[in-house]
Amino acid sequence: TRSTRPQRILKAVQNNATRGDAESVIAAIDNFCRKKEWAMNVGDDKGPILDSVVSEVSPSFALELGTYCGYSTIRIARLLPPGSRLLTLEFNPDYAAIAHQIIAWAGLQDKVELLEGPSRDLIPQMKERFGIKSFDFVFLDHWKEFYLPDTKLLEECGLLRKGTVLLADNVICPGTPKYLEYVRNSPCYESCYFKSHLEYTKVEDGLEKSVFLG
Ligand SMILES: Cc1ncnc2c1ncn2[C@@H]1O[C@H](/C=C/CNC(=O)c2cc(-c3ccc(F)cc3)cc(O)c2O)[C@@H](O)[C@H]1O
Ligand SMILES: [Mg+2]
Repeated sequence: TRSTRPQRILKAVQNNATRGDAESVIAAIDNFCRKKEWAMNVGDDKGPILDSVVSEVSPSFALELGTYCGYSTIRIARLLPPGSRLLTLEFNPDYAAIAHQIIAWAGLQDKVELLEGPSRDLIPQMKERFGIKSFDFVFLDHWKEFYLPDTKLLEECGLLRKGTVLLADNVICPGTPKYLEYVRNSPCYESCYFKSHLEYTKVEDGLEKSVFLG
């Protein structure tokens, strides 16, 4: 049977990237998605914005909602200081299986914990089961209608602290209007928009950075 797009992305990594070299894995995925087959990675236009926010926060505990093939997982993990942890949540087992292999190819498996399951089930387990006190950084890139409910869930579970940075992908395209309205109007957040482009296209998209004020 025909391969899946994530399987073709993994093959592009195995054929073009050097094991243990995260930069070469990022480049291999970007080249494949720009030249061969579009895929919903944060990409090489929004990616440097993600990098700059991660570097600025330098999180000890980071959370990613929506692993997909692990592209942004690698972008984040490669910048983390030693001893810090990135938890990434993915409910599609086929995507998770591919992401595990791509993260391992980049040599970043020791910094990343890929948790299989829906975010609404895993977020309430973070303190007890995963020993998380609070997150310093959260990257939202899963189904867009879950951005707002999962942000409220993180608040309710006491997983955000004064200064936690939320960074949301796709706030223009496909768009996350309910989430944007919330973080831009809530007195508990200080928000700003980083204008960019939808991955591998000229279409406008951007990232919204929101600091939790506690
Ligand atoms: C509650 C829950 N729990 C756990 N995992 C969850 C989860 N909800 C989803 N997931 C997982 O996360 C990824 C889903 C990502 C959704 N991303 C997008 O839909 C997306 C779409 C575009 C796009 C833009 C213009 C177009 F014309 C077409 C598509 C661009 C993007 O950057 C996107 O991120 C995927 O791996 C899914 O299994
Ligand atoms: Mg996205």
